[in-house]
Amino acid sequence: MIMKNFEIKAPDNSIKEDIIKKIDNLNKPKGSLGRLESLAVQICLIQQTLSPKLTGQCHILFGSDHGVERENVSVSPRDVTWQQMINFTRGGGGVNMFCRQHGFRLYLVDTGVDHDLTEYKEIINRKIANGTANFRYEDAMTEEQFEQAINIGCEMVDKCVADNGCNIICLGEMGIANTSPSSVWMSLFGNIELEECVGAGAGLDSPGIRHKYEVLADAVRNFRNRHGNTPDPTTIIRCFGGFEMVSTIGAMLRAAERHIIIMVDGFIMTACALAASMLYPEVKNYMIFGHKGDETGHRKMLELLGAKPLLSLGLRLGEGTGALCAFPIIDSSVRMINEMNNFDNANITKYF
Ligand SMILES: O=C(O)c1ccc[n+]([C@@H]2O[C@H](COP(=O)([O-])O)[C@@H](O)[C@H]2O)c1
Ligand SMILES: Cc1cc2nc[nH]c2cc1C
Repeated sequence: MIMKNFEIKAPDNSIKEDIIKKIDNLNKPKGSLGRLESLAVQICLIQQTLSPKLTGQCHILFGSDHGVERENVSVSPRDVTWQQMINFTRGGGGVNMFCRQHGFRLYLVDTGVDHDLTEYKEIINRKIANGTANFRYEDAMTEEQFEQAINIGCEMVDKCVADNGCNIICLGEMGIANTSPSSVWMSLFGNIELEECVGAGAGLDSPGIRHKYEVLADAVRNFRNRHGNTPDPTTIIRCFGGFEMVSTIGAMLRAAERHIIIMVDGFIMTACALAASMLYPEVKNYMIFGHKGDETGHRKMLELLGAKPLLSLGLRLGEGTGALCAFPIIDSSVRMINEMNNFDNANITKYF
């Protein structure tokens, strides 16, 4: 076993009836706030209260490079990873704008960017290596690197709590070529034809997608030759994942262990959610899926997880932006259960 154990249990359901009673007694026709109501139930269960709160919201963005980028599987060169990380330090990325809009504290973490970013004090330096190995031909990372990446995710969640009293965490990524490992995870974990899992990523055309598919199919064949046909989930995660993705899994597991709400973004973060749920199925109880994006396979992967994303805006940027966009909906569901009058104090005839 190369990973520590996490204590992740499903939230205690014994207060569920009282939560539903409270929501049904709010001054509205029963069920008329639809998805906000089921969201409120989930949040109340996570926090084990009928009066939930959102405190110290944080966004952690992990950045890393990928060896498989050398196979021309992305329309963008790997340099865009470090260039974007620097852009984020200047507040100019999509993620910065949404964090400002919704009051999220942003933590930028270099887990494996192929560039020296140490002069940027806004970037937390946890570089494991200058990118992963090329998973077409070899394991993306060693067991030690895998463990390191998981631990960085845990450390960052603990830091968010210690610094901000955070009880809701959003996760994002920056990593050119990271739709490739995401597609492989989806295919192997979901037992879905690889072809259905491979898409344009940051903007490949049809021949580019075909080439990406062929590279990934070859990578899976070579992986099976090295590790056999029934690898355990940890081996699948380690042999294809990026450092930013494995740190995200660590963060998800640690957040669930600490009963923190996890906001899940697009294709890559959903692949991490899927991988985390292969290790600890109960982690899903703590996840709110922000949106259904435009990357091929995202809808199907959400279905596989039984997830009901809040938004569908055709996004495919990553960075955590789609999850951040959904924050006002999460906020509304919490306000609903705390701030609306009920039939006992609103002077409205109770008709049910
Ligand atoms: O989150 C998504 O749904 C998403 C879909 C497509 C691309 N991305 C972003 O684009 C990069 C990965 O795309 P690619 O083509 O380089 O694999 C990476 O930095 C992601 O943040 C993100
Ligand atoms: C410009 C650019 C910005 C991104 N942000 C996340 N992934 C990205 C990929 C590209 C190419």
